[in-house]
Amino acid sequence: MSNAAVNAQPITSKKNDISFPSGNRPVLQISSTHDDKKKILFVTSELTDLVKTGGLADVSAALPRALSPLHDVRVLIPGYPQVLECGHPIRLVGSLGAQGDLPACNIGRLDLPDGLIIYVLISPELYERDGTPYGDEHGNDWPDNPVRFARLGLAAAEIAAGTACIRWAPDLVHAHDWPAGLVPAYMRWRGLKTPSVFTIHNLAYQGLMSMNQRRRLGIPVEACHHEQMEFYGHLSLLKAGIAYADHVTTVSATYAEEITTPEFGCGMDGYLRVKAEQGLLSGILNGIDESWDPATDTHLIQNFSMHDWAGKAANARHVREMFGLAPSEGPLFSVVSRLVHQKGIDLTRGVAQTIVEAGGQVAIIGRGDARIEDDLRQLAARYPGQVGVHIGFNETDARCLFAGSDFLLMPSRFEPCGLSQMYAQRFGSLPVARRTGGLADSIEDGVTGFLFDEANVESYRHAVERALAVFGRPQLLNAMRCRAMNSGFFWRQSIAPYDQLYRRLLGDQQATAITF
Ligand SMILES: Nc1ncnc2c1ncn2[C@@H]1O[C@H](COP(=O)(O)OP(=O)(O)O[C@H]2O[C@H](CO)[C@@H](O)[C@H](O)[C@H]2O)[C@@H](O)[C@H]1O
Repeated sequence: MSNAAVNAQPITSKKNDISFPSGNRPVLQISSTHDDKKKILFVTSELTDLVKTGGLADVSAALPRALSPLHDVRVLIPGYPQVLECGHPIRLVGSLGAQGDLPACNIGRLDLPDGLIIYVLISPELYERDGTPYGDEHGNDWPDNPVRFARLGLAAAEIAAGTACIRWAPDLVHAHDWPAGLVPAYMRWRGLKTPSVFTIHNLAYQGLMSMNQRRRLGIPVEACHHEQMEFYGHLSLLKAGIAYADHVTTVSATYAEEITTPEFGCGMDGYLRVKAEQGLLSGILNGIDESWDPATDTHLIQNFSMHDWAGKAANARHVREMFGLAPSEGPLFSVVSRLVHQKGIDLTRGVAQTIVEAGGQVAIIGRGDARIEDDLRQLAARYPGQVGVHIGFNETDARCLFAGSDFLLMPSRFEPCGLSQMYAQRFGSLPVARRTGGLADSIEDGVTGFLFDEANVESYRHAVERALAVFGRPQLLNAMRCRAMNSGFFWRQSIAPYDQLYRRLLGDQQATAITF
């Protein structure tokens, strides 16, 4: 394996300008940083600052920052065009040789303005193409995803082993979701002692690939067993993460329990049950970052705070204009969502009539499955001026929707944590949501939102009717808004469990028992 040593040298972030200086010796500092900070490497396929398809990006961006007072957390991400062309300089700091079918690649370092350090895995042939991190603009997965994400996993293991010449090696590696599932696996197969944590953000995306990929990715034959990463005749990157990490977390306590049952376990419930019985699976609720403050958010048409309902109404007027809705004093419901089966958008179509007949309106923003997008366009056509749909996504419009709406509709069939309901509460929009996963853990029924039990229109409609009734009682509505805005699911409340987990895995005597 080539370990060409490099000296950190500024270069531009434009694709074709990346040069790779060589000829210097690597200087690896394995020792711990000052104080009691541990060096933690996050491995992820999305980061809100650079590239985002959903909630994973938000967590990947917010959690390292929230942990930064306690630990030196850095992030490894593939060098997609959105990363390379983000406008911040990237310095080449390391290189990795080819291994089997995994090509040689470089490692760049990108320092975000607030100091978050990102290592960028640079491989034009694997990552520099138009589309999402996972596929083309038509939603087709890239056929070489096994190689793309195996390369990411192996790169992380090489960084952990100190063989990537980047002058930094983590004490612990924290890998996120199936794209980083091979991180703990390669670490184990290489005999590394560095502990690893694997977080499941969504068990439904399992990173399945054919058994034929085994050799080219350097996967040992003994790993192709149902106690490791074999899953019904395939290899699963997600299962690899679960199998080989020293500890597995997911993003809420309720989802951690749910995934050990056949209803939510996506075929892995038995395997996860064993992990849970061994004390190797736990749930830590996500948080939101401090930028979610309606009093200061610059995306909003007008800032507001508790009791300043006129400020909130100004955002509602703006949303109505943006979505082509008729001026109205009635309740405004919003949907801010990836448009996939999980999110129960079909159920929302089923309650639209109830909302419109009660004088309510619905504004929907999101993108995803083409069929769901078409269904929503039809819904808007059926209720002109009452239902507005924007297929697409941008942060400003999403924040205005949270700020302008009275209620957020989130009838998810399952929801590992969910962030939209936390954002909505912070902006005084009461979630109407299914009692599942993180929704159950972050919404107090009748206090900060409305929960329903069954994933069907009838159960959902009943919750919508309760919301409509509260809208008719302004005092109660405003009291609920205040409670929701005060819920405060900030990351600072979630970092203690991560800190305890890291320290326990690192054998820190001071780590207290994990209490989540
Ligand atoms: N079409 C779109 N394109 C881009 N961004 C969009 C979008 N639609 C919504 N978003 C944004 O993505 C985030 C949505 O995050 P969620 O946690 O609600 O769901 P998601 O299913 O993506 O995340 C998964 O991972 C997170 C993080 O752990 C878990 O909370 C969640 O339950 C799990 O399903 C919000 O910031 C929202 O504004």
